[in-house]
Amino acid sequence: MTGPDGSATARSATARSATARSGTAPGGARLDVRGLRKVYPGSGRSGSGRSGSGGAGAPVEAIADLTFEVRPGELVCVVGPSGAGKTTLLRCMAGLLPATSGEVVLGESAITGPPEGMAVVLQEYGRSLFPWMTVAQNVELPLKEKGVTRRRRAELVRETLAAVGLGDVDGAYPWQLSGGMQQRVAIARAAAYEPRVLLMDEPFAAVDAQTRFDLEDLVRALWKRLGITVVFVTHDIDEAIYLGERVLVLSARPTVVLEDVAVGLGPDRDQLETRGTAEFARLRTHVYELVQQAKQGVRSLADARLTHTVGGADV
Ligand SMILES: Nc1ncnc2c1ncn2[C@@H]1O[C@H](COP(=O)(O)OP(=O)(O)OP(=O)(O)O)[C@@H](O)[C@H]1O
Repeated sequence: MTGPDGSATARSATARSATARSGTAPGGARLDVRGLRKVYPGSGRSGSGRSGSGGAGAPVEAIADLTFEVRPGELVCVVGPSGAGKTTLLRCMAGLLPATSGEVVLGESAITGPPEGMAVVLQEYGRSLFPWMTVAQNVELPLKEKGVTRRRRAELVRETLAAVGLGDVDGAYPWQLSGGMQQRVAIARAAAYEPRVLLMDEPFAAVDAQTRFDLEDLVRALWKRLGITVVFVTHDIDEAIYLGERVLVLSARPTVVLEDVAVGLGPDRDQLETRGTAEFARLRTHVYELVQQAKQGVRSLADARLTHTVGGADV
């Protein structure tokens, strides 16, 4: 998440739980985005390099109208042009940013602040880990705030660090680790918390390509093992297709959903085999064309809501 309050608020999103569900598999929760609109009042960040941000002082309409659902236990990726409003959407879903209108509903409850049972992983791992705490202490911290017993905390820290391949560096400090390892710590911290929903905002943008592949496989493995709901924002079309069960393609700002693309690649994915299939190539071409259209200002013609599919050739 790119906002100035990203790391602190994200940690509080993982930490603000009054209910410990220690020892139970979390399972996923349903997320409903209903008629979401977000207008930033005031400064339009002129000179930020983002297209059409408006002049200083002008309101910025980031999200025009988004309606979609993420079913319990689904892994949905979100792509769109730079500045489309992807981070804004994720921040609204995380309860870190109030909507101008519309709502995001988690299970049965409208989100009005960082909700219980939600974890957020950001691009800037360097900012989201505490440098004066060891790897194990970083993973354990939200569990303490959640009220998990000491014994269960130790189990969760051990299990999740082993699951992300960091079982042998639990006593190291984040600054002693590579970028990819630090991002693994952030993922372990989110997984140890046993969230029902995991939101990820371009989490692998700052790591090298090989590490990125490993981390993608890690996310899919954790997602399968925990059965949680995952929403994953990325710039990378291939990554979105490789990871997702669905890919939501957003228009340019003010954003609407151009298309909700089903990914029929099956549950078991392999970096070489899956990316080499004809279906992967077809999806890549389709999503690429949609993003190109989005950059050119193409939007849904009638009702831009997710339930209405707008194919490239029809626009
Ligand atoms: N706090 C803010 N105040 C005013 N405008 C903002 C603010 N945050 C974002 N914006 C604007 O809202 C629009 C959407 O920004 P957002 O960061 O959500 O897009 P994004 O799709 O995540 O971009 P990127 O892919 O480049 O990270 C942009 O025009 C941006 O300049």
